[in-house]
Order: sequence, then C-alpha cells, then structure tokens
Amino acid sequence: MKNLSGSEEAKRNAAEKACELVTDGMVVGLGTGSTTAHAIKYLGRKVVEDGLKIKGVPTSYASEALAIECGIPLTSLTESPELDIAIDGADQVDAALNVIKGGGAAHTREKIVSMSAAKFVVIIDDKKYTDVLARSVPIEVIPYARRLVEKELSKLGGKCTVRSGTGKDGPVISDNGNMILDCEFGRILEPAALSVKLSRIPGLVEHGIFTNASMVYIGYEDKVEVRSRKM
Ligand SMILES: O=C(CO)[C@H](O)[C@H](O)COP(=O)(O)O
Repeated sequence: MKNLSGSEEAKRNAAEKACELVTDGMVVGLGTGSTTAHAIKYLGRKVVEDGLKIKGVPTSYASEALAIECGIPLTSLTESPELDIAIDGADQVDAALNVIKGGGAAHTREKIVSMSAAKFVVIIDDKKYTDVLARSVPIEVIPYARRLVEKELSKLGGKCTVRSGTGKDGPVISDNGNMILDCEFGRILEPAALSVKLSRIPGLVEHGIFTNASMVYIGYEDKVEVRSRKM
C-alpha cells in the first residue's frame, strides 16, 4: 500500500525538527515507518551522545527493534500509560490535519499510543499533504469477521482488497495477528464521521483515520513547515 513518498531528505528534516520537542524526562511514543525511523535514529543519537533521558514506547516490532539498536530505553503502556508525546509518520494528511495511517499495518498500536499521549506529532514529507484525504484506508480485521466487515464497508461505499505480503504468500498479518483490508472511499470529505461509522463495525479492530493530530511537521528538502490543530 506504500507509495507517494517524498525524498529521504524531506522525511529526515520533518523528523529531526519534530524531535526538538522532546526533552529530558519525557516518555515518547515511537511510531512506525521510514519517516519515523529518522526520528528514532535521531533520538537514539541524542540519548547515546548527549545523555538525553527519555523512555520510548514502540508501536511495532519494527520500531521496538530499531529503538533498541539505537540505544533508546524502552517502557510499556502498562508501566507508563501516560505519554508526553508521540511522534509518528502518516500516509496522507489533509488541510484540517486529519490523517490516514497504516501503510505499515501498525495503525492499531499507533492509534493506542497516539491517544495515550498529551501531544501527537505527525511527521511527513511534502508529497503526503493534500486538501482532501483520498487514499485507501487501512483496516485491521479479526480474520473470523472478515466477510461481515467487508459487507459493512461496502454499505458505506468502500471497495476493499485484502493486503498481501511480500516475502510470504497470502495476506499480511499484523503484529496483533489480524488481517489488513485496504478500503477505497474516494475523496473523504468527512473523515471524522467516517471514522465513527467504521469504529462501530464488529470485528473491525481499528482503522487508519486519525483525527487526533496535535501538530504536523511537513518536511521539504530545504525547510520544514509546522501546522497546529485549530482548537
Ligand atoms: O502508518 C504507518 C505505519 O502503519 C506509517 O507511519 C505510514 O505508513 C508512513 O510510513 P512512511 O514514513 O514509511 O512513509
């Protein structure tokens, strides 16, 4: 489902600028994906070289492994249920800072972590910023409920495909042991309303529409723009 990615430089610029919000003593949600990887590596350097004292809560096996490799001490949501900040990438962000996530199939844990944080900071490159969300929405589904979920999504106008793996035949299985559907809704003019409808479907574990971003850092090759949610 990954595409539309900008340059590594643009991703790195957004990630490193957002990391300036992280200070001593913070518990930090660590998202998943190639943009967040720049943030994890940057924070790791700050921990190892400058003695920054933070603890990270990873959102996937991948970000856990990278954080350990980079020297970031980890904690869990059980031990640290209230995070100071969560930093994470996204697949698309609209002008009102609604977000589609889940290109890496990690959106369930990412949403839990982002909702546990006082501040949810999204980092993207410029190619992902748009007026209106119009990408397929990743949907994590308990395999037992797949047919019901597909039927309910189709009633909402969605067209679903089961996400297939690479390096493995058959469906992608999430870190939680579930399947991922990618569901096309065309232009999503009312993301918050769609989010509520999706959340009501039994067996649908979590969907990739996030309406809780506090700030979005948009990276370009030579600058970073910061947008804050209007309260
Ligand atoms: O939501 C995500 C993973 O579930 C990622 O944050 C999103 O797919 C962006 O990834 P990348 O920075 O590699 O483009």
